[in-house]
Amino acid sequence: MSAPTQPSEIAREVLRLFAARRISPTPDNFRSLYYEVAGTPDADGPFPDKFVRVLARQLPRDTGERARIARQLEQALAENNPDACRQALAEYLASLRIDQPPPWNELIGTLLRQWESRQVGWTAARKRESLDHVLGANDPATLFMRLQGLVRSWLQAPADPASPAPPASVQAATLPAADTSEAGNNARPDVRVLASGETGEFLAAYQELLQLALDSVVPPLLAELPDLAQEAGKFSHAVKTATSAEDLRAIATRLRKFAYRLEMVGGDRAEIQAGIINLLRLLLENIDQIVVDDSWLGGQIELLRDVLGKPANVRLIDDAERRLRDIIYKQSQLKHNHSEAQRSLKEMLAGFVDHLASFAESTGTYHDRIDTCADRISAARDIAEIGDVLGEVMRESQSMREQASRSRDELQATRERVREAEARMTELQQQLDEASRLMRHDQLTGVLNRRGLAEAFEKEAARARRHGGTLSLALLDLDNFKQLNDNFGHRTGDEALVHLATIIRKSLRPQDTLSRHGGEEFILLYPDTTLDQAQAALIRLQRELTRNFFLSHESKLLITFSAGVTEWTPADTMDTAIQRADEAMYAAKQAGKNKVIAHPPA
Ligand SMILES: Nc1nc2c(ncn2[C@@H]2O[C@H](COP(=O)(O)OP(=O)(O)OP(=O)(O)O)[C@@H](O)[C@H]2O)c(=O)[nH]1
Repeated sequence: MSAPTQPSEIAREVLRLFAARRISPTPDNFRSLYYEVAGTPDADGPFPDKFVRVLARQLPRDTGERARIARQLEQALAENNPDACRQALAEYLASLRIDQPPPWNELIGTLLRQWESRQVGWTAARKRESLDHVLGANDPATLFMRLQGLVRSWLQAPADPASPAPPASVQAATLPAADTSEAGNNARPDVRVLASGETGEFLAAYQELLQLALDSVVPPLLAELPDLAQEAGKFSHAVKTATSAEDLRAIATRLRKFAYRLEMVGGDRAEIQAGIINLLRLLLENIDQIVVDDSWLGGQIELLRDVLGKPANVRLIDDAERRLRDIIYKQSQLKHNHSEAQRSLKEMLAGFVDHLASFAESTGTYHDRIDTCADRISAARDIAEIGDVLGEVMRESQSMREQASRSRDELQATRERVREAEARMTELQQQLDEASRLMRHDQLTGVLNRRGLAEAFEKEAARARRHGGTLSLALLDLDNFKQLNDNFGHRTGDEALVHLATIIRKSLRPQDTLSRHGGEEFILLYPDTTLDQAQAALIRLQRELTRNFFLSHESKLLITFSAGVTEWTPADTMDTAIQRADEAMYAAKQAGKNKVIAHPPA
């Protein structure tokens, strides 16, 4: 008989062998029999979890990113999830990748060529001076970056027509000594232009350009440095009032020094920024110890660590700020709620205990007195004596009754206070719910909520408007989510939403934004992305989701989504763009689900 090839046939044969060989039906035995019957080698073998466990303990956690992945690995091991273990190990390996060294040979080649060429505005002395300054960088990465910037500015400067570059050997010999002096340094380009017959026109254009840079380009960069901004203003004024090339040359000398100061300030700022990010990281490393036990807060902190682990850019800083604000807000609300609840409980308990004590004391005294009376009655010799004792019993009972009724009133008042405390607690809970609503992040998935999306959209639309860039918006809706909820329960439905959000987040670029629009709908913003590119990104996302099954109670569930995508135009509000994406998403559902449909703006 030929070996079975269909999985169902193989499985049937495996079951038969279990019985025939009396082998215990463990997953490992099933696996090895399966490959034996199929006649193919077991490529993976059983998952070496013991080995991975030892490895996980020894993995260096020298960066926030690696510490995070090592935690993920431990979690996957604890959940006995080989797929997640493999993924965490792959991520860890990726984090060890050593960046390629920058292409120094190319850069030095271009630098030499450009050094020998002549560009308008770049005398040899000026080039040397700039190079000296750049060589002051104190680490190779900065040196590479600055050198690249310098060579780029030479490349971008127009070639000097009046002075074709001589061969290198000649040029080295003919570099005029005067060039190294300040006067020679500045004189060359202007003198040539003055002699060219187009002096007036060139000077006017040069002046205009310089002024434009000083009035429009420099001030926004110096918003926090009013002294330097003021100096730029003075330069602009000097350029405006300059009447000759001589005037401009004098300004150029001062302007060069000013440019160096700007460069130094830029370097300082970069250092300050790196310092602040390090401080934030340190804060986050320790914040776990002080926050109350709240899984949402834990998730937010984890995400924030993630954000700070990536190279800083303005969008990531925005995101970090939003998350930190939410953490602080919720933490303060929870703390307030806690201490209020504690105070009310303490008061109630103290009152109750006092009350019980005094009640017990008074009933104890009453019983003692009644006992004494009983003794006196049994010892009484005549009716008159009994009458006295009975009178005392009546008085004691009357006083006990009064005390009991007082106690009842006090108990009622205590109950009233408990009721008020309860109402206050409910009110606090509502305030906390309101606080959650006011936050920018969805409590279940940790991605932005509608409020967060509205803020992000405003910023992205403003950026696109400013730079004339593109911005695409997509609306995603999980397919057959009701069925998933009905078959596996609401909690599994929630876990599917978290899974989807996690996969999407992993596949996004740092500048993209993900938000939960409600229920099983998500909205994505793709800055600097055309409609076609966004559609392609969504299709890649669909594939990613097919590769990463959603695991629920040991079973792998395939979840899919339908999406509509559109491109924002300056005439759009967030709602009009969402409406277009929604229409396209609806069309995707109609077309059979698990599809992405684009809806270009009219
Ligand atoms: N578990 C869970 N379910 C939710 C949540 N929000 C909405 N739902 C459920 O999502 C389901 C959405 O159902 P439908 O709108 O009929 O959509 P669907 O079943 O995905 O069908 P199609 O969109 O046509 O593919 C409803 O059963 C809601 O109760 C949530 O936060 N968690």
